[in-house]
This record gives sequence, C-alpha cells and structure tokens, in this order.
Amino acid sequence: MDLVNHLEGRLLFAVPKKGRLNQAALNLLEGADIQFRRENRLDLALVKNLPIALVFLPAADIPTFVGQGRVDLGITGWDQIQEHDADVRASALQRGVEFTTGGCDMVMDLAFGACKLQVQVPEKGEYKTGKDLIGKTIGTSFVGLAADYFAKLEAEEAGDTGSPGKRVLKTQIIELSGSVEAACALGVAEGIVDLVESGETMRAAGLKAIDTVVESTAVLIKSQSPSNPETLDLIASRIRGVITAQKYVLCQYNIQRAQLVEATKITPGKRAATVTALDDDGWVAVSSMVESKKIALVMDDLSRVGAQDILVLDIHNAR
Ligand SMILES: Nc1ncnc2c1ncn2[C@@H]1O[C@H](COP(=O)(O)OP(=O)(O)OP(=O)(O)O)[C@@H](O)[C@H]1O
Ligand SMILES: O=P(O)(O)OC[C@H]1O[C@H](OP(=O)(O)OP(=O)(O)O)[C@H](O)[C@@H]1O
Repeated sequence: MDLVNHLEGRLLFAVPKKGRLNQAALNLLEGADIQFRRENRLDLALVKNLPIALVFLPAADIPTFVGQGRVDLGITGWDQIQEHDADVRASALQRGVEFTTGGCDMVMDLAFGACKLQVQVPEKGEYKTGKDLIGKTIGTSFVGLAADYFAKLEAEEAGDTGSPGKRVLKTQIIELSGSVEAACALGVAEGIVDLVESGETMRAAGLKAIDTVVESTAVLIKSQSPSNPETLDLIASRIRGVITAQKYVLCQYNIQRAQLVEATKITPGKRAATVTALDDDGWVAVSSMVESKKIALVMDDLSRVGAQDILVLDIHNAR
C-alpha cells in the first residue's frame, strides 16, 4: 500500500524511531490505545482506530518537523527542543532577522527520559569550571546549546552585558554524532557537553561534570497550527491519563473516624480523599491517590496515626 497517499485528513504524530526514548514512547502509545502495525523498515504507520499517522524519526529531528508545522505532534527530549531553538536563533542572527520561536509548543512533560546535558572534563585534569574551558576545544552533539553556553561565559568574562550578539567564539565547538565521551581520551577535545543519566558512561570514560547546561525529560510537543486540533486534544488527554496513572497509586485503608482528619492530611488525594462509612461503628474506609514515589513514607505515617488494612493498588488509566 502506498501509505503516503493515505495521509489526507490524518494527524501526523512523530515518535523517536530508536534510542533511549523509543520504548517508553511506544509504551505510552499502547497505554493510550493508539493501535498500529509498522511494516518492516517503514518510518510511517497508519493508526487503525484513530485518524492519525505515526512518523518514526530520530529524536533530534522531531523539533524541526514539528517546528516547521510538517508534523502536528511529537515526542522528544526537552534537550532537543532547546537545541533546536538555539539553532534557529543562531541562524536568525546570522541572517539578520529577528528570532521569535522555534515553532514547537509544549503540551506536557511525559516524566520519563530524565537526564542532564552537562559540561564534562577529565577527572584528574586542570579544569574546574566552565570558564576554564574558554578558548579550548569542546566536543558535543549539542552544538547550538554548547555555543550559547560558552558565548554567555565569554561575554561575562569580557564584562559584556545585554543579549548575546553576533560575536565570534573563542571556544571551538566540534560536532560529534555519538560516543562523545571518547573525545577527551583521544585528544579530539579538552572538554565535552553531553548527556548524563546514571553517570556510568561519564565515569567509565574518566570524566567528571563541572556544570549543567539543561535538565531534560521527554515532552509532548505540538506545532503552532495543528491540522486537526480535536484529535490532538483527544490524544493529549489520553496520554495525560496514562502519565497520571503511572505517577500515582491508589491507597485504601480503614481508620477510626476520630483519626480521619489526621489521616487525610497524609493522603489528601488529587482533589479530595473518598471517605465511606464502614459497617463497624466509628470506622471509615478511605481511598486516595498518592504519588507512587511517596507511598512507602505515606504508609509509615498512616500506620502511625492508626490506619489499618492499608492496601496499595496500581492505576491502569485515569482521566
Ligand atoms: N542516558 C540517558 N538517559 C535518559 N535519557 C536519555 C539518555 N540519553 C539520551 N536521553 C534522551 O533521549 C534523547 C535521544 O537520545 P539518544 O542518544 O537515545 O538518541 P539517538 O541518538 O536517536 O539514538 P542512538 O544514540 O541509539 O543513536 C535525548 O535527547 C535525551 O532526551
Ligand atoms: O549517564 P548514563 O546513564 O551512562 O547515560 C549517558 C549516556 O547515554 C547517552 O548515550 P547513548 O548510550 O544513548 O549512546 P550514544 O552515545 O551513541 O548517543 C549519552 O549520550 C551518554 O553517553
């Protein structure tokens, strides 16, 4: 089937085709009941149950497609949006036109793919701060953000206030497309600007972080004039439901009415806790959504105020 001719009337939704965000993005689509079958090697898939087509692209290219309005919706890292904006800003500056926006509007934070874009140097070397690297060579896949970072440091050093203008950088930024950590060990660069999550790759390469350029998580973005706003809102609402469900658990417990006020201070719920009378004088059952990462502490506190039969249940979806 010639899929390109079946795109008419469909919302285009870009998904990372590989790398760190791919699997979590696919899980999110599954949770939102977006059903599709991707043919081998094809970067386009029609969704069976909604007027959507998925486009599988490298995470780094998604802000360009969405920013130019060629794709309506996309999942990528916040770091990639910032890099895209930095590139568009630099290109506007070069052409002498005013920078307004990179064209991507934030829909929501997706709460996965957390990492930091950090300035890294050899652990046992002489560099302690970003400023020590001014005039040196930096390896990175984030050329726009690295250039902005060093432009700001260079301007500060020169006592230059005001917005960064069209100035030539003393620091040399070298673009690398992967395995950036190898650049210092092999003498290609004196420092790097690269992503760190656990820090394992950085430490294995004998590097340490001396500054953070951007903190990132995966985000859902949309173009400024999406083709089908109703479908976009529906997808956003379904995805929000999946994210909420992943973020919260349902906590249920029994407690004596006299302790209810104290207990509901511990589990206030998203809007309010649900309280039901029990067929046992003076006791009530409480049901409340609690952030998954806080549940152990919440259970400790509930036990302390006299809660009994505390149950924690997974939430599959929420609206
Ligand atoms: N170690 C990490 N932990 C969490 N998120 C990460 C990590 N590395 C990258 N990311 C996020 O994933 C996005 C895509 O990075 P990744 O390196 O996986 O992409 P890629 O270059 O398309 O894939 P690959 O490296 O497999 O070629 C990054 O922009 C960032 O938002
Ligand atoms: O702090 P850590 O948990 O070790 O993760 C950081 C590494 O993950 C990313 O690379 P990835 O493994 O995706 O491969 P790449 O270098 O080819 O981009 C990033 O560029 C770092 O190298």
